[in-house]
Amino acid sequence: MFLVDWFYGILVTLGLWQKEAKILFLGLDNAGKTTLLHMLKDEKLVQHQPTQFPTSEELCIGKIKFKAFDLGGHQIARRVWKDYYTKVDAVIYLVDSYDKERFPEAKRELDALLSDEALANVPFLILGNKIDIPYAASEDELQYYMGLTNFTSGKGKVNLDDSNIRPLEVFMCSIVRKMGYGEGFTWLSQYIK
Ligand SMILES: Nc1nc2c(ncn2[C@@H]2O[C@H](COP(=O)(O)OP(=O)(O)OP(=O)(O)O)[C@@H](O)[C@H]2O)c(=O)[nH]1
Ligand SMILES: [Mg+2]
Repeated sequence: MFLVDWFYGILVTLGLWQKEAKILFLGLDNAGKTTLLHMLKDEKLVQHQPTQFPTSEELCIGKIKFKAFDLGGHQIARRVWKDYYTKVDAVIYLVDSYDKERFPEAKRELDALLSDEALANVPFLILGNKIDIPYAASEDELQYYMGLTNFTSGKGKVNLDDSNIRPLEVFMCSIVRKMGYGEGFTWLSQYIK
């Protein structure tokens, strides 16, 4: 089964097919944003050059727009996506779970996003990518280093009426092995109204 079919399937099942939604892919450079976008697009795994300029890429499935921006030192990109995300429905934040040296940087960027008023209450799916690499961080470790240990909202279905809670969860994945992010998307899709 193709991921794209599977992904369409999720969207249809959840009644999201005709919904207009903007989903942002954010994360430091090298986290895997471009790889994931292309995987969703045509289930192709290709080796990507680091994304240069422009610092954003877009993919549309149905009426849902996926847009990726690179964080981490890219001041221009930051300005661009700040303009863009005035009406964002969800954020997918990718972290390279093998690159532990950059966890503090990844945390700083994530904290900035989480405390940004423009993104208040926007659901966050945090993907700990590259778990196929030996010694990549575990989910517990990633949650700890990202400062999320007591801030995740739960992987089960949460009552959407309880609007004081920002949906936020961590899912570990390997994009190259096509593992883990499906569960993440399924979790996230319940929060896209
Ligand atoms: N081992 C492993 N490598 C991965 C995985 N996902 C992506 N990569 C590799 O990580 C590198 C960076 O991936 P990109 O998709 O280019 O990352 P990006 O977030 O778009 O990075 P920039 O465009 O530089 O901001 C590439 O060499 C990918 O092949 C994964 O699940 N496992
Ligand atoms: Mg890229």
